[in-house]
Amino acid sequence: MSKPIVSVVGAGNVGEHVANILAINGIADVRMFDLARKTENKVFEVVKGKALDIKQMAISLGKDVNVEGFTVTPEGEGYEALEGSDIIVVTAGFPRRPGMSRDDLLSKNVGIIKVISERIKQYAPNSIVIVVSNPVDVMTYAAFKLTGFEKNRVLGMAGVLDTARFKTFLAEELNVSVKSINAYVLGGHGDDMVPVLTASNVAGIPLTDLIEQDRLNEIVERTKFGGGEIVNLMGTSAYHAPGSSAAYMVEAILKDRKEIMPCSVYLEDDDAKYYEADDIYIGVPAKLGKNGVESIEKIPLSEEERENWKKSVESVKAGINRIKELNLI
Ligand SMILES: NC(=O)c1ccc[n+]([C@@H]2O[C@H](COP(=O)([O-])OP(=O)(O)OC[C@H]3O[C@@H](n4cnc5c(N)ncnc54)[C@H](O)[C@@H]3O)[C@@H](O)[C@H]2O)c1
Ligand SMILES: O=C(O)C[C@H](O)C(=O)O
Repeated sequence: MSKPIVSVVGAGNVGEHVANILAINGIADVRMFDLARKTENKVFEVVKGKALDIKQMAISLGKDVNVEGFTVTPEGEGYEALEGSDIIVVTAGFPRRPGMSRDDLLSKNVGIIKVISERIKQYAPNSIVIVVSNPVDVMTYAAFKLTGFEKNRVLGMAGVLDTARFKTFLAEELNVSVKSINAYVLGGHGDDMVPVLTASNVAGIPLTDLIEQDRLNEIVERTKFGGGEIVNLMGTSAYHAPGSSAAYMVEAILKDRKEIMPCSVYLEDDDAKYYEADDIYIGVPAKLGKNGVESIEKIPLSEEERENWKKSVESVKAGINRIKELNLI
C-alpha cells in the first residue's frame, strides 16, 4: 500500500532528524531537499547521501519506507519532487550561535522561506506546511502569506518542543513520569514565551501545590531559555527534540489524531478577540487532524499570564512588522 509523502525542506540537523523519526516509525515516505555542498574540488550532493543512509537505517530496522534526496539551489531550482507531498516540513535556514537571539536570524531566513514557499505553492498546492525555521512564528506568518494557503494548512512547530522542555524539568523535579504531567507553554517561541501554570498540573494537582514558588520560578525561567541553554552547550541549536516535536505533529495530522497541542497558528476573528492578537502566528493549543489545524482552543489565562502573553504578542508583532518593512511578503 502506498504511504503518505512527507517532504522535508532543509536536511540539516533538524531536517535529518525529522526524516529519521518518520522513517523509523515507517509512517510515510520521505523526500528530503537541500543545497549542494561545494568544496574547492568537488560538489557533494549530501542530501542524497543522507536520504540513502536513512533509508538503509529504516530497512535495517525492518521498515519498508522510501527515502529520497533532492539537490536544490537557493534560487529555487530542483523542487519538482515536492509534487504529491501530503505534508511539507520546512527546516531550511540558519540556526543561531551563542550570543544570538532567534530574531537575529530573521532577515537571512525570510529570503529562504520566500523561495521555498513559492515552490510549495507551485508544486504542492494541496499540502499542509509545518514551518520550523526561526524565528518560527514570523517565518510561519511569511509562509502563510507567500503560499496563500488556508490558515489550517500552515502552522509552526515550537510549543510542542517548549512544552517538552517544561515537562522534562517538572518530571525531574517531582520524580514522576511525563505521562502524569499536563503542561502548556504558549506564546511566541522567544524569551517571552508563556508557560501557563494555571493550566499545568501533575495528576490534576496544581504545580503551585507541589513545588515551592521560588523553585517553580527557576523551572519556568529554565524552560523559557531552554533553547539558549543548548546553544551555549553545543555552539549550535538543538535538533533531537525539535526533530521529534515536528515528527509528532506530522504523525498527529497523518493519523487524524485530533490531538490538542501547542502550535504556532494564525489568529483572526473570534480567536483574535480572545487572545487579543489579530493577524499573527503565535503559539496556542490547536487540535491537529487530517485537515491540519482543525480548531484553536481558548485556554484560560490568569491576569499575570495575560500580561506576559501580551508581551509575547508584541515581540512577535515586531518581527512581523520587520518582514513587512523588508517588502518580502
Ligand atoms: N521552531 C523551533 O522550535 C526550532 C528548533 C530547532 C531549530 N529551529 C530552526 O530550524 C532551522 C534549521 O536548524 P538546523 O539546526 O537544522 O540548521 P542546519 O544548519 O543544521 O540546517 C539547515 C539546513 O538548511 C539548508 N538550507 C539553507 N539555505 C537553504 C535554501 N535556500 N534552500 C534549501 N535548503 C537550505 C542548509 O544547507 C542546511 O542543511 C534554523 O532556523 C533553526 O533556528 C527551530
Ligand atoms: O534555540 C534555538 O535557536 C533553536 C530552537 O528554537 C530551540 O528552541 O531549540
